[in-house]
Amino acid sequence: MSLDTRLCVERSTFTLDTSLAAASGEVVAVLGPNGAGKTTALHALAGLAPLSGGHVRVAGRLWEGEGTHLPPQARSTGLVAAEHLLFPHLSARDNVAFGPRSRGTSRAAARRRADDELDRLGIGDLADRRPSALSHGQAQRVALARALATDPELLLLDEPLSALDPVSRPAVRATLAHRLRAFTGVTVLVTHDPLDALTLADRLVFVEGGRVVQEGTPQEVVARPRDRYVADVVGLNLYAGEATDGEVVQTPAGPVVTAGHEHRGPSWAAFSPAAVALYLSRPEGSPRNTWPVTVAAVELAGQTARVRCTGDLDVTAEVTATSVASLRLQPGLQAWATVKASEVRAYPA
Ligand SMILES: Nc1ncnc2c1ncn2[C@@H]1O[C@H](COP(=O)(O)OP(=O)(O)OP(=O)(O)O)[C@@H](O)[C@H]1O
Repeated sequence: MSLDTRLCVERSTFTLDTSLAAASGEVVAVLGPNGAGKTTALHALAGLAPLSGGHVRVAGRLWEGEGTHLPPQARSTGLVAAEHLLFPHLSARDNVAFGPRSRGTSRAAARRRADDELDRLGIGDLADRRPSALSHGQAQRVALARALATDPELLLLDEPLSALDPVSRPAVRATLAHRLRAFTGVTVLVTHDPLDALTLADRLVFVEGGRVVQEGTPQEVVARPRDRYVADVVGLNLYAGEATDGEVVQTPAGPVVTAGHEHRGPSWAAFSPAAVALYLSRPEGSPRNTWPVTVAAVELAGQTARVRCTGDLDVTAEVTATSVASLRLQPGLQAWATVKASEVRAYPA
C-alpha cells in the first residue's frame, strides 16, 4: 500500500512541484507556511487538482500520469478536513456507513462496520446521535470513522485537529495516533501544528513555495533543521554561515557563532532557546557567544517565557517567568544574549 508520487500542479500565480513517498502504514506530515501548497498537494492526491506533470502511484497502481487520470471517486481515498462536513440529517452511524454503502456493501454490513469504527475511536455510545448533538471533538471522530470505514489506501487529513478547542484537541490527537497505528494504508497529514507532526508522523516533509525544502524523520529534522521555517517549527535558533576557522561560523550579517566542535565550509549553526541566557549588561568573563540584542516580544506560557530578540543576530531565548520579572523584560529593552559554545550544534549546509 505504498505511495510514490511527484505532484506538479500549475495555478495562475503558483507552481507546485513536490515529491512524496511513503511505505505501507506510514504517516507523512506535510508542513509549511500559509500558501506553501499543502492543500494543493492533498487535492492533487485526491484527484481534485489535475497534475500538469508527475504521477501518483498507490500500492503499485497508477492513479495519475502517463495519460491516466482516475477521477476522485475511483481513487481509494478517505479525506478529513478541519470542519467535519457530516450529513446533518443522518446519525453518526449512518454518516459512517455511507461510505461502505456507496461502495456496494449491504446496509447491515455497513452499519456493523460503522459501529466497529466508532467503537475504535471511542464513541461507540454516540452512534445514534446526529451531528448537531455532538461536540466538535466527537464530530471530528465521526468524520475520521467515516474516512476509515471504506479501508482507503490513502488517508488524507487536512488540518484535522485545527478547529478543535485546546481541551478536546489532545484527546482526539491521542485517539488518532492510536487508530493510525493499526491503519495499513498510507496517511498524508497536512498540519501547522508541530505537536501533531511530531506525535503522529513517521516522516516530515516541509514545503515552501511549492517545493520541498527539507524532509526526514522527526528525529532527523529536530536534530538538524536546514531552513528557517523548519527551525521555527521545531523551536530552534538557526543561522546559515560559513565555518571558516574551525569552530567559528561566520554569518552574512556579521556576528559569528561559535560551536563546541570543529567543522569547515558552508554550515548551519543551531541552538535551543533554553540555552540562551539574557543579561542587562555585558556579562563578566563572557562566553564567546555574546551578542547585544533588543527585546522584541515576550510570550509567557506558564512558568517559562519565550523572548524574541532582534539584533545583528536575531535570537529567541526561553527564560523563567521569574527572570522576566527580575530583568523586567519588555519590548524595546536593550540586553545581552549569551550561549555556551558547547550548546551550539554546527553541521554542513
Ligand atoms: N484554485 C486555485 N486557483 C489559483 N490559485 C490557487 C488555487 N488554489 C490555491 N491557489 C494558490 O496556490 C497557492 C498554494 O495554496 P494552498 O492552499 O495549497 O496552500 P497551503 O499551504 O495549503 O496554505 P494554508 O496553510 O494557508 O492552507 C496559494 O498561493 C494559493 O493562492
